[in-house]
Amino acid sequence: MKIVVSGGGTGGHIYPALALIRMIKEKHPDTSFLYIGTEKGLESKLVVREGIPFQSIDITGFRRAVSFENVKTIMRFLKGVNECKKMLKEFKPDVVIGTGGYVCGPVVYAAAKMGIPSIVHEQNSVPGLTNKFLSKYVDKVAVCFEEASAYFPAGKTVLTGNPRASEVIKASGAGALDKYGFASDKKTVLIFGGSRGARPINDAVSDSLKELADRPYQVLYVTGDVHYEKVAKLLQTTGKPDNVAVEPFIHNMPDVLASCDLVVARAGATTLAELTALGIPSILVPSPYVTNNHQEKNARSLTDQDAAVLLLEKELNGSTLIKELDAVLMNELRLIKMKEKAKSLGIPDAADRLYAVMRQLTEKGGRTS
Ligand SMILES: CC(=O)N[C@H]1[C@@H](OP(=O)(O)OP(=O)(O)OC[C@H]2O[C@@H](n3ccc(=O)[nH]c3=O)[C@H](O)[C@@H]2O)O[C@H](CO)[C@@H](O)[C@@H]1O
Repeated sequence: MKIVVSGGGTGGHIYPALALIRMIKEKHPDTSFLYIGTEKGLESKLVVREGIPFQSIDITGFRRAVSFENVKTIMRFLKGVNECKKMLKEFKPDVVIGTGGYVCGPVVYAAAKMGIPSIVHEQNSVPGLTNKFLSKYVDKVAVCFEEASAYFPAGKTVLTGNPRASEVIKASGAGALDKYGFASDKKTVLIFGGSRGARPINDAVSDSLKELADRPYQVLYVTGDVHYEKVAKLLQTTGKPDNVAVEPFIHNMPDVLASCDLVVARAGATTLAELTALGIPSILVPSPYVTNNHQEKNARSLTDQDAAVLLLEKELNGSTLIKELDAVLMNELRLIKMKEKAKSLGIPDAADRLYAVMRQLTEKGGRTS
């Protein structure tokens, strides 16, 4: 099978695409791929590093407010569609999939217009602008939360989950925390703020350091690359408790997650797919700065089921953080129940499910609607 993949902007759109490609390469080695992204986006680095053939188009996103920039965006979109049609004619894919971000717009639209089977993958419980637009033209919309189906044409959606879930469940976690000098008989909480870190979470952790020092649990605290220096400086003056380890970024996240008892994080969709696949209890602090407040809605699909605790950013500070950490980590029964609930919401075979949708479309010889 020949597959065109497109997705860009933040890690949250790219990591699921990469996880899907890795799984297909492993299980169906005769598949060939072309990834279409933008040169400026993170995807140009990540995709090329994986040795996946990559081509780029020049495109920008729409602004929600009326603006002259939007006229330029439409011009770029139309130019992008033409460029994509040429790329698709040359590569001749059996199926095209977009995993979100505005770069998918021209790629998936061009495919649909050429009659090539096409899919969009929506990670969040509330879809972004591009996927909503594309859903009118594609054959299938793969979703990760049942709630997202309501925003798309009836009959097109299929619940597949996020392919990152299939990747993290392979992690054993063995030895992942060794370098932090943690005690093996104590619970460990991992605190991080999405792929880039989050200042409000960092501020709350800084506020709680003194109290954390007395706790019967230990903390792996990830600041985010851009915030690390500031936090490190602060720790030089305040001192760092022995039961707290600080990192700018975690590169082996699946193994680290698999070794932790609790996670405090933003409610990005890919993070949630990882937590539920592994069955990890969490305290979620949704970012209020995202489109349609989608992170809070993502979070609620876990917190409504008692798989996680919701801590709104406006209520987050050093003492509320400590209070919630104590309430979960010092209550073994609650921890076990949250673990079971989280696991029951996970879709560990997401990559297989998504591949099955692709196969179905290609076997039918193309369009289903
Ligand atoms: C601010 C913003 O717009 N965020 C969006 C973005 O989130 P963002 O890009 O932060 O993506 P997610 O939270 O979905 O995923 C973060 C990914 O980074 C990994 N990670 C994180 C920290 C670290 O040190 N190491 C590491 O590997 C996590 O394990 C996870 O795989 O895309 C998501 C998916 O569309 C959306 O739900 C989020 O709302």
